Amino acid sequence: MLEVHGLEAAYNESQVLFGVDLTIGSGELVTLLGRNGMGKTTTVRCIMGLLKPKSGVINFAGRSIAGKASYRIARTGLGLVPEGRQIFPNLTVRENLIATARLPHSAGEQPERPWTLDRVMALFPILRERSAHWGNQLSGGEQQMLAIARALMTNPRLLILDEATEGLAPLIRDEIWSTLAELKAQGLALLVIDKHVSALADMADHHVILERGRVVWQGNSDDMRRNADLTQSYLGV
Ligand SMILES: Nc1ncnc2c1ncn2[C@@H]1O[C@H](COP(=O)(O)OP(=O)(O)OP(=O)(O)O)[C@@H](O)[C@H]1O
Repeated sequence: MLEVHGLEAAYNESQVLFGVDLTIGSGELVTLLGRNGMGKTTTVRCIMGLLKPKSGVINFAGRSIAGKASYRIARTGLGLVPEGRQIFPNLTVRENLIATARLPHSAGEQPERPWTLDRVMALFPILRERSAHWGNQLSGGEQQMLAIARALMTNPRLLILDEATEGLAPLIRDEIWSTLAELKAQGLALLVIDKHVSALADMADHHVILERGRVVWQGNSDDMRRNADLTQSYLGV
């Protein structure tokens, strides 16, 4: 579904990605791991068209999306829950959700059940309760749920979450994890960047570890659990 090969990227003269490879199959949950500043967000920005790659291949659903405008990439069925949530503070919950709503991509596979206001509110009942509240009146956890719900309203085929549980209390974090597991069970492909590796290990199909803009390890959860050194050296956990 998503194939990234030999991705290189730079901010002005400073190169930060040096040939990143990453593959996500249909309905898979893949994690992108690594300590701060290793290039995870930059990889996501290249995939989403927010930063033009220096070189490399990015194919989604069989088509090249490398260097395309972000709105066109979003239309192919890629949804992003960005770092820091970035919900609209001066819109209500309901308005935040409507602002990004988009019907499924006409040329692509049509999901059997598109995401609607009702369906995202059934997934996160708290958003129904808060639907008339302003974005900035929500707690951190509620804002995060809104950010996920808003991305779902674009009816993506692959959802990318960049640090979606950062700063959240453990109980809320668990709620987010079970929502992601439910989305995966419904067939959505997910690329998840997060520091809570052990929670992710239970549901991820594959992990990719970045170190200074290079993939230093890839494998499944069993391989990762067998390599305690790995998480120690590259993730510092
Ligand atoms: N806008 C920018 N301009 C210049 N350098 C940047 C910019 N954004 C990130 N960098 C640098 O690029 C490198 C990779 O950063 P990136 O944000 O991709 O890392 P990350 O793995 O997502 O870490 P974090 O968890 O801290 O976001 C870092 O050295 C960072 O300082």
